[in-house]
Amino acid sequence: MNASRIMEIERFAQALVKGAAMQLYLTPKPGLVDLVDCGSHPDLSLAKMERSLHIIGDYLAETIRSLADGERFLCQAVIGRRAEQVMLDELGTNTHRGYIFLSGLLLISRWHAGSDDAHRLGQAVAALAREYFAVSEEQESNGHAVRKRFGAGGIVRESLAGLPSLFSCAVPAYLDAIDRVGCFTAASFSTLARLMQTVEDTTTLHRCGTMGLARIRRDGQLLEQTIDEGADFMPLLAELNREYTRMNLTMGGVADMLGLAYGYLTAAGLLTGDAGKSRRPRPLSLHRCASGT
Ligand SMILES: CC(C)(COP(=O)(O)OP(=O)(O)OC[C@H]1O[C@@H](n2cnc3c(N)ncnc32)[C@H](O[C@H]2O[C@H](COP(=O)(O)OP(=O)(O)OP(=O)(O)O)[C@@H](O)[C@H]2O)[C@@H]1O)[C@@H](O)C(=O)NCCC(=O)NCCS
Ligand SMILES: Nc1ncnc2[nH]cnc12
Repeated sequence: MNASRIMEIERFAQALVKGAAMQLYLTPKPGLVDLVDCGSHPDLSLAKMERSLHIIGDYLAETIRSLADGERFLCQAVIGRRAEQVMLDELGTNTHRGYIFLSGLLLISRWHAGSDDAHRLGQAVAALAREYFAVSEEQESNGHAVRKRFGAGGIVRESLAGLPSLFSCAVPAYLDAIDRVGCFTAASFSTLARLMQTVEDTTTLHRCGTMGLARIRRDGQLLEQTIDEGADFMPLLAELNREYTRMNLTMGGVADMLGLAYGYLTAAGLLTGDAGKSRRPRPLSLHRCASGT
């Protein structure tokens, strides 16, 4: 097996774990676990989420071994299910179920695509997701219930469409913001704001229905506008966190997509913005970002 190919995919996996950590430590995030509190998740804590990051690291390493051994995709899907079970057994709760699925799918796609090109990665993700959902039976889950009740797409539609919230929304939003404001924190919250307006988050729908989703979209718009005006956006974030916690409102899917964006940007060498000017990924045309980036 080509050693440089293995090193390349290991570097990609490390970036995905780092992406989840960067998302976790971004503070304050409304309704989500961060450095200050656990938002609307009394079953979670920073320590638990950090242990969960190790589970993700071990899971991605096992997936790489399977890829390097030339095993079939279904073997990697089994490894993903096992990681979900390890998370539940060791932590007693759902810390990163979505991220286990999304990061695994992106890693396997990166292996097959052989490049960081957004278009090729998106297509590879969509093809793998089609293969995965063609044979896997819908489990009883919050996402399943919400898809049935509201006709929502959630993680299933997101992955079948090749991760448009990543490639057509979060990545361009981050790169535009870092160009304009040159500040990692403002660019990060700008990306979060854009994802809040775009992701059809089944965790939000499960907790607070369509009103909850509408609320998050509105708040995402307000946050983006506040950042664009150059105003101090920290008081708004703190206030939203208080309100979401009171309402039991959350956005676990948005959190996962932000982590994935940090991971991809890190792996592609685009996180600082400057290096990225000549290497901007071509956005997927599969579906457009809500705010029309
Ligand atoms: C296909 C599966 C991932 C199952 O998906 P399904 O939607 O049926 O099941 P859920 O349990 O609802 O998990 C989906 C998680 O995906 C995240 N998510 C939601 N909406 C989106 C979206 N639009 N785009 C992307 N991602 C999305 C979200 O994960 C985050 O939130 C989690 C906390 O959520 P939840 O459990 O609802 O909240 P709790 O507070 O725990 O619940 P309550 O207390 O309110 O009851 C957190 O984990 C974040 O990660 C959704 O939770 C999967 O089952 C599957 O097939 N996996 C195995 C195979 C695998 O992973 N293979 C690897 C690659 S092949
Ligand atoms: N920061 C976070 N808070 C709550 N749920 C999450 N799922 C993934 N990241 C999360």
